[in-house]
Amino acid sequence: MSSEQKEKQTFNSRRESLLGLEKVKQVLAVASGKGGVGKTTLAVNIALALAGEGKQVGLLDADVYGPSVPVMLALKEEPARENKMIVPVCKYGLKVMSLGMLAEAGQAFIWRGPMVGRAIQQLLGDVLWGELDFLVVDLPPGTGDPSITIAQSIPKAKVLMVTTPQGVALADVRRAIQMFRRYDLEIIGLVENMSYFMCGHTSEPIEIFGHGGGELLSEELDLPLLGSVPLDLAIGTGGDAGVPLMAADADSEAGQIFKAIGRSILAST
Ligand SMILES: Nc1ncnc2c1ncn2[C@@H]1O[C@H](COP(=O)(O)OP(=O)(O)OP(=O)(O)O)[C@@H](O)[C@H]1O
Repeated sequence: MSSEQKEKQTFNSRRESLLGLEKVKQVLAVASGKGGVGKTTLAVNIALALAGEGKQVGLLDADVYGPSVPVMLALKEEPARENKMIVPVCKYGLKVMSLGMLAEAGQAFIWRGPMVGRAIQQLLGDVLWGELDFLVVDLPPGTGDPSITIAQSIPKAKVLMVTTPQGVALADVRRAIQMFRRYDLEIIGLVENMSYFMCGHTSEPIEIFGHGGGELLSEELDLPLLGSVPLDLAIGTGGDAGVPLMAADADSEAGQIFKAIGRSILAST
């Protein structure tokens, strides 16, 4: 058996062993080619948008490099345990679990291969997710070991790629997409973040980070562009304050964009 076949066999057996996800209909992994593009911000607001469509939604923060969902949702409590299973914390109608809520979270940045794999498997399999229409997973950025381990471990996952308009970001996104495709994970589409800024003095959007990165990738990789999210003060400050935009003001202009992305996801899953 070739090493590639062996790798795929391990991959498939790992997927089958995650019985804790039996009642989860869809796993939506939010990924990015590099850090800081707003992946967590989008994962949180998209999870809330899906919940706003009447779906039962869980949010799993699997970012081993820096789990930031607890900050974005102002979560301080440790999750309870029930018969050795972890009970996710409920916030804004979402069932939430984060590496940052586990006791060993302070060590997250030194986690390596097998430890990451075990932690992720625990978060996926040992959490009482119950019945969910969607489990939104905030992946670590890039294509390093943790992302591969997670990609291998998540059953039935579909991937949503977050990008920004800059040319330099695109090569990283291409690499990440190749990696997910190698593990047969379906990529449902792209979302471009920080696409433009409305300054209030003119009705013209200002394209601070350039133009067309998302469209270019969408054409090149034959993936739908599911939405373009503006650089918006309320999106940034909402995350910092622990009250994401979709919890604070879902009817705002930016909120309508997240709602539309949520509906596009529903249409394509
Ligand atoms: N559309 C936006 N408008 C305003 N601020 C934003 C927007 N998207 C993200 N931000 C801000 O940019 C910063 C980085 O966002 P975020 O943490 O979501 O990125 P990330 O890609 O998940 O980063 P990491 O690689 O660290 O996981 C945060 O301070 C966030 O509030």
